[in-house]
Amino acid sequence: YDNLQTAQGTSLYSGTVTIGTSVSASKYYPEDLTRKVGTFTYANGTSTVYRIADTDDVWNGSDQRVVVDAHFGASMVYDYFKTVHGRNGIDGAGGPTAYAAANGGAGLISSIVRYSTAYNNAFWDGTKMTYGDGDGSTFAPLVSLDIAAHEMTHGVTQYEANLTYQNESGALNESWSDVFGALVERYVYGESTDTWKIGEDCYTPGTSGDALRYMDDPHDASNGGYTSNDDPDHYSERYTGTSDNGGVHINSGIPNHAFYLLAKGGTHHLSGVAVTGIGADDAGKIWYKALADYMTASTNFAGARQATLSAASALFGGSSAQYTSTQSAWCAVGVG
Ligand SMILES: CCC(=O)Oc1c(C)cccc1C(=O)O
Ligand SMILES: [Ca+2]
Ligand SMILES: [Zn+2]
Repeated sequence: YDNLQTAQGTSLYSGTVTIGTSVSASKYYPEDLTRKVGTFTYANGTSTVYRIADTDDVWNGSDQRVVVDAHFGASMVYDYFKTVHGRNGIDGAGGPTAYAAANGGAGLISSIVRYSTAYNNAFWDGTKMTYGDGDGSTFAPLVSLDIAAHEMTHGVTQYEANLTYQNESGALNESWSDVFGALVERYVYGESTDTWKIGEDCYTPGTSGDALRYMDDPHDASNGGYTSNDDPDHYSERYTGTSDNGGVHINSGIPNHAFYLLAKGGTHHLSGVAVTGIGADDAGKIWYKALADYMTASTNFAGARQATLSAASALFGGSSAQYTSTQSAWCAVGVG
């Protein structure tokens, strides 16, 4: 989580807050009443959630860093969707905030850290983001910025297309979360090769340079290819089994790579189809509009192609470079 040092020691929120029925002495809480994001924690390994207070507003305790990271992540994700897409929060109306309100906090979009014990996972549970600390080998705490954005985008998807979390619609659900994970990281830190890696800041802390997934190279050929990280980047290679809800974290490589080619351009190593990049900003606009205006729960890969073409046409015109490159990006990965 050292990629979030900038948030360390800065005032996250200060002042006197009402806790439950009594007003507390002035303390500092990771609760941002402007963005309406707040961060809470489980007591180590228990199921008791509580608010985290600090007396001097310098959040540098070893058990405070995951709080800072999760809170910073949620704040940046809020800013990205508001500033870039004009979306207010996860549900579009500054929420959902019911969880915090029911747990003694003000109405806030909540992140919970320190879930379970050595938990190598992070998830959106329908009302809030939740992060494990990782086991220290496969994962460090899973509060890196692209993972926070991935999880919060599951929330955005739920309020928009609500893509069913299995088979092709589930792989689209996963892919849209990876795409906005990448775009939020790019928004905050600028574009780099890390933009297209997912989870690189917390995956295998003992190994540098690797990641959970790779949008630029789902096959992860960079380390000899066909490893445990080997995901397809062409429709002809799609997984058709039943594990992982029908391969939602596997087949996501196909639309992920389509987005990467649309943004950055390139020639697909298998189909040989060349794509002229349009830049990640326009590609992100097309992907957001497709999710919000054209995709539904049962949308499959062919439907996602059509949705992104409709979005590209509405945004840039049916004979625009953006539309043409959207066509070739899906053609490159064997869809449509
Ligand atoms: C990039 C974030 C991610 O994939 O989180 C998950 C992990 C680490 C395990 C299982 C599911 C997820 C998920 O959010 O899909
Ligand atoms: Ca990344
Ligand atoms: Zn996910």
